[in-house]
Amino acid sequence: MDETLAELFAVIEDRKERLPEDSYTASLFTHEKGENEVLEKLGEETTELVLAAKDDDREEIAHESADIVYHLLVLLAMKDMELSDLEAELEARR
Ligand SMILES: N=c1c2ncn([C@@H]3O[C@H](COP(=O)(O)OP(=O)(O)OP(=O)(O)O)[C@@H](O)[C@H]3O)c2ncn1[C@@H]1O[C@H](COP(=O)(O)O)[C@@H](O)[C@H]1O
Repeated sequence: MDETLAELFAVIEDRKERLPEDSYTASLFTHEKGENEVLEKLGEETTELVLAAKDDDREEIAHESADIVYHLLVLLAMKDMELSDLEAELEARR
């Protein structure tokens, strides 16, 4: 899991730096309202996750959780943060 997150974060940082035209991730960094879109997605997906949990829909729980993790990592990159900032916070709580 750690490796998957690290690889996904590296891809997001690559899109942020290179801004390829055909990339949804890159579009979030270039559009004026990209940050708003990320925040809205996080809100929507969290609601969808709550509904999926209420329904005991494990497939949907995994789907929405992945959407949230992706948009969360994009948000960290937008704020010039590193995955290690999240890891340090989690580590401090152990
Ligand atoms: N993990 C993701 C990822 N998760 C979600 N999304 C996109 O986020 C957008 C909005 O997600 P939504 O959940 O709202 O879309 P949806 O699936 O239609 O909606 P629901 O079914 O969830 O209601 C969609 O265009 C999804 O494709 C993602 N786009 C990219 N990635 C990763 O980012 C990498 C780089 O992708 P590019 O953006 O193409 O460069 C990819 O290889 C993936 O690993």
